Amino acid sequence: MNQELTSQASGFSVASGQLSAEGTKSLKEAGEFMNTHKAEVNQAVASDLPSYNGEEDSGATSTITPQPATESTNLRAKCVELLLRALTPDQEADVEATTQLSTLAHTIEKHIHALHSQNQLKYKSCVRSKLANLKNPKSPHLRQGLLTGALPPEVFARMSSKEMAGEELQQLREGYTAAGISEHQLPCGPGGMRTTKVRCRRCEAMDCTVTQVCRGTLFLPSWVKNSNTDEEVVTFVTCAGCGEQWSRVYVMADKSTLLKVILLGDGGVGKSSLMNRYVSNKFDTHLFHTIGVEFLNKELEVDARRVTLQIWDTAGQERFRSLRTPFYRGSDCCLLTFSVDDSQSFLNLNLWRKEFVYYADVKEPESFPFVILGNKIDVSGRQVAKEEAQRWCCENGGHPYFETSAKDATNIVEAFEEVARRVIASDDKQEPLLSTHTVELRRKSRSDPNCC
Ligand SMILES: Nc1nc2c(ncn2[C@@H]2O[C@H](COP(=O)(O)OP(=O)(O)OP(=O)(O)O)[C@@H](O)[C@H]2O)c(=O)[nH]1
Repeated sequence: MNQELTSQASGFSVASGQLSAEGTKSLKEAGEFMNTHKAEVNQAVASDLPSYNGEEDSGATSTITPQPATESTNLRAKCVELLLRALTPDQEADVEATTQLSTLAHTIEKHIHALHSQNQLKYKSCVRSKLANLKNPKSPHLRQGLLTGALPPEVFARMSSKEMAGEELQQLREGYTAAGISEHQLPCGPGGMRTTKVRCRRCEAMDCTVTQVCRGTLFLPSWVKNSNTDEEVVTFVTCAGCGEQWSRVYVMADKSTLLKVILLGDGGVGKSSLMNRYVSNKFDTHLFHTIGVEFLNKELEVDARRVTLQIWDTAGQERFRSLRTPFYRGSDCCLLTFSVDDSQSFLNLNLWRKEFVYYADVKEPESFPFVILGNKIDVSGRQVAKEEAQRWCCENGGHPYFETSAKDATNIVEAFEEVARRVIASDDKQEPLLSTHTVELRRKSRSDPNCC
């Protein structure tokens, strides 16, 4: 029934959601901020660096601009300095922190330089874009990611502006993209709409007529053979040049839903191992403690719904508390984890639950989907009985309980699929969107005796 589709490491969180009036306002504000800031950075770089002409690189050309060695060294030093300033918080940082930030700024610059060493305009443009995004109050995740290690400097150096945008801007962009697609696909007259946006699959001319019909309301052309009743809307295309005809099917509600799930529990109970086992089917006996947070994406199909689980693995050690808690917000499900051979990690479940509810700002904790995992059931010397854990789950909101082993892969898939089910059940995320999922229909041969 459940089929795993793909798994992939990914960038930062993109929650699903609808566009709002506030959202549109935010985009405007963000745009204004970026404009203001771009000018500021241009000014800073241009005034400090004589060799820098301040021109924006359009990316259309790739002019190689050889510079004298010292000039180039000065420019790079200046860029490191600007990056350091963008990374440094308002309050005074101690010496150790400043050294770390300085190393980080150097590393980022080194990666940017490696990418654009042959093109100074692109190099400057890339640094400018990084500075603007680091300083943008709507993208605090970049700085946090870099400081916690969740976002490696080399990845940051390669990120486009689109990828660097915060959750809110990404949502807006997705919304606009989706609206753009459906707008140009949907409207059409009875005789079909002439379009230059579709390329003929035979003669490759860009002059076709598009007609869209809903199954069941109109007769389908005789040359359409496929008659899958699940297909809600069919778009017929006829090439004005060669007469080739084909059709596309748009399936309703075929959008993969993004669900953010977060793994919490004491250090060493096996959170990272559970995530790695589920996403990559790997187990490592020598894992380092997590610092801050990390996440991986995994697509799966559960009860005929395609969902993407964005699994956030957090640092269980107390000293990393301030690094992990900012990432609790927006979680759709919380996996409270303990180790069955460590009774203290079980007793601490209450504290983890409280910490999550507080920092994630959960309004109704009673109905929030928690799933409890008792990990390391492969080890001998168990300290927490299964019944004891089940009792805790019953008394604390009737949460589902899974006994797992990341080492031998016991119950891992089952637990994460239950997570997806719980979230879907608790929050009906179904949106009847027109997706761009396309199915090719075959054309009947003219000699076919059944053809009308
Ligand atoms: N025997 C056994 N060992 C496990 C299992 N899961 C994890 N471990 C081991 O337990 C140790 C800690 O695992 P991690 O996955 O790093 O634990 P964590 O909860 O992510 O720890 P923090 O990052 O400090 O919060 C590692 O040595 C793992 O190999 C399991 O199911 N069985």
